[in-house]
Amino acid sequence: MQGSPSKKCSICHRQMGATICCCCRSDQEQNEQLTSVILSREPPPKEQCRGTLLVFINPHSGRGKSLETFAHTVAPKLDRSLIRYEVVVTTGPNHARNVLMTKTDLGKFNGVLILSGDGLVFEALNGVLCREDAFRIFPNLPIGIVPSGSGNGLLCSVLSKYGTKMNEKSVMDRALEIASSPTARAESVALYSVKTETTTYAAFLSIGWGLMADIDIESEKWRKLGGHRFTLMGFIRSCNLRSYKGRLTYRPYKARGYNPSSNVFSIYDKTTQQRIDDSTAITIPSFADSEDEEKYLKNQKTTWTLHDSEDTTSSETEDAEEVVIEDDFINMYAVTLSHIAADGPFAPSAKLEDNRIHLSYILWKDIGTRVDIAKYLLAIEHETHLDLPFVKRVEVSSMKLEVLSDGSYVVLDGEVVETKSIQVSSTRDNICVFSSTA
Ligand SMILES: Nc1ncnc2c1ncn2[C@@H]1O[C@H](COP(=O)(O)OP(=O)(O)OP(=O)(O)O)[C@@H](O)[C@H]1O
Repeated sequence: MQGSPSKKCSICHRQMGATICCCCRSDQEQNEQLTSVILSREPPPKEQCRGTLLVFINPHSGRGKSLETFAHTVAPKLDRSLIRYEVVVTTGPNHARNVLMTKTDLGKFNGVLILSGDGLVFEALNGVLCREDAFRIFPNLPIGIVPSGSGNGLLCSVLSKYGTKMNEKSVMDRALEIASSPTARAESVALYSVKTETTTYAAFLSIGWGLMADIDIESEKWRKLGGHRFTLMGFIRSCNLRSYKGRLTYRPYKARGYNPSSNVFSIYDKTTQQRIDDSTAITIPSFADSEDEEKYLKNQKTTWTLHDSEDTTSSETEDAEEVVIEDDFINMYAVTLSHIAADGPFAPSAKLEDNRIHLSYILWKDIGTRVDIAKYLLAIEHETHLDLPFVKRVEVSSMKLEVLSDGSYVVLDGEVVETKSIQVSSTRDNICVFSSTA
C-alpha cells in the first residue's frame, strides 16, 4: 500500500516526510524538539552511575548549535560513561545565575558543565558568588566547558597547557572528550575580585577598554561568524581609530611569598559536598558545643583573600608603589589567562593558577599612524603584539580604571559592565575547571 504522496520542500527541494522539512523548521521549533529529546533520555541506573553533572545549555550562544551538540554528542557519551546529568536550558540572561544562586543541592553534583561561551561561565560564577557558601563552592565544584559560544578564552587557556592545537576543531574535540570522560580531572584557575561603582564581581579572564573592547562588543551582531567576527570588526575599527580619556592606576605584582599550586583532582572520585567536607575536616578545630561549631563553619571563608591584604604574609618588606597614568588611551587590555580566543596566546606567560594580572595598554601619543594599530591587531595572531614598541605591559596585583570620557565599553570577561570606574584585585582564591583526563 502506498502512503500519502510525499511533497518537496520549496526551500531545499528535498523530499519531505509526514512532518515539515528540517530546513523549514523555525529555530524555536527545532530547539523545542531537541530539548524534548534531551529531557526524555533515560539516565543510567543510579546504582551504576559514576557521578552527576549539572548542565547549562544556552541555545543561542555562538552559532546556535549547543542543543544539537548536547543531544547528539555529549548526552550519548555521558550515558555510555555512566554519568547522570540534570539539564537547564537557559531561557535568557541571568537564568543560570539565578539557578546557581538558589540551588540547595549543589553539593550532590560532581561538576557543572556549560555549553556556551565565557559569558555564561562568568554569569554562573557570579551566581555562586551571591551564596553564603561561595568560597567553599568555588574550589570544589569543577566547571566543564563545551565551547558553543564565540569566545572561549578559559577553555583555550586550559587546553593549551596540555598541548591541544588552537583551532576550532581540535578545541571542540578535546573539550568533548574531557566533558564526557569518567576519568576527567579538574585543576585550579585563579579568581579575581572586581569592584565597580555598584557591584562586586568574580572574574577569571580579562578586563578590556578602548579598541579591543569595542571590537568585542560591536562585533557581537556577527556572532554566527565565530572568531572571524573579531577580524572583520578589527579592520573597521582600525580605519576609524579613536582615543579614550582615562586614569589607570596599578600596583606592580610582588609574589609576597605566594606560590600557588594546580591542585589537580579526579572529578568523579567525590561529590562537591564530599570535597568541601574533606577540606573543612582538615582545618576544623574540635568544639564541645555544636552551636559553636555551626557558627565557626558559617564564618569560615566567607569572603575574598586578597593578594595584597595585610593578612597575607609577605616575605617582601615593601609593597610596590602605585603607578598612575592619566592620558588618552587607544587600548587597555588586562588578562589573567594566556588565551582570550582559539588563536595564539595573548599573554604567553600567564599560568592558570597564578594570580598575576597581565596588563597592557597603548597610549595615543605613542603611536605613529593608524597602520601601527592594524599591525598590532594582526600581531596578536602571531603572538608578537607585546613586542611592539608602543605597547606598554606590566604584571600587576591590582588595577583601577577610571573612564573620563563618554561612549566606550568596559568589558569584563567578555561582558559589558555599566560603570565608569572598575577596580580589579588579585586574590588567593580559585575556581576549578575540567582540564584533562587520567
Ligand atoms: N536563551 C538565551 N537567550 C539569550 N541570551 C542568553 C540565553 N541564555 C543565556 N544567555 C546570555 O547570553 C550570554 C552568553 O554569552 P556567551 O559568551 O556564553 O555566549 P556567546 O555566544 O559567545 O556570546 P557573546 O558573543 O555575547 O559572548 C550570557 O550573558 C547569558 O546570560
